[in-house]
Amino acid sequence: MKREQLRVYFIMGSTHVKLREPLSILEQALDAGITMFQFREKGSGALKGQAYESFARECQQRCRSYGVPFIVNDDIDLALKLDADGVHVGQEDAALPEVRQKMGSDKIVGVSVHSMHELEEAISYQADYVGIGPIFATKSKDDAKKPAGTVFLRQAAERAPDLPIVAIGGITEHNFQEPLEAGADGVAVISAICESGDVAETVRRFKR
Ligand SMILES: Cc1ncc(COP(=O)(O)OP(=O)(O)O)c(N)n1
Ligand SMILES: Cc1ncsc1CCOP(=O)(O)O
Ligand SMILES: [Mg+2]
Repeated sequence: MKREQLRVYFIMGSTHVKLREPLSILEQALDAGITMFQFREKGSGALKGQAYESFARECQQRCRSYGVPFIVNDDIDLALKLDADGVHVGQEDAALPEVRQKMGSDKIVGVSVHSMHELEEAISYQADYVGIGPIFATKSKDDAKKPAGTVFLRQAAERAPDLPIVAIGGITEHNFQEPLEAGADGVAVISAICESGDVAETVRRFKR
């Protein structure tokens, strides 16, 4: 993958958008230029079974028509079934060597890292990119760790200048410069886009 693809990485599931139509939000975000999309359908009220898979396919179709990579959060079986462009896994989700072996070398494998040890592991198991956060406080993940700021992000960018890095957690159009200045290639965002009154304009601001 190219590191530019992490520039504006939109993450969404039906639970993040409450009463709003998620596919319409995704279409507006794609049209405004998001560079990567992650399907993250989890938490209370998340779709299950056939509805879960159908919703994922609808999102994937839209991403395909814009040539934007479609990444599945956590669910490697779904990623394989849909022939998704990749998966994103956290430290507790699955062992990286197994994820890489199941996905194959051509697919994108992203992993969340919070320490130098986890970063070294991600490098040695050939993660395509790492997600670092939460940088700021977030309300989109119930079990999120404490906001960490940009200290570790900066150290990670110095240690692994060739590894694409995306910053996540509480990132808005007002604070995204800080993680970019610390060395992130882009920002991963849920609520700032899902809850925006003008999705297209918010995405454009992230792109500027
Ligand atoms: C790009 C990106 N970075 C980090 C995460 C968080 O992954 P994880 O820690 O596994 O938490 P969940 O999202 O699965 O709740 C992410 N999803 N994407
Ligand atoms: C999935 C995830 N992982 C760390 S913070 C977070 C939630 C990011 O959502 P928001 O952009 O709304 O803070
Ligand atoms: Mg996870």
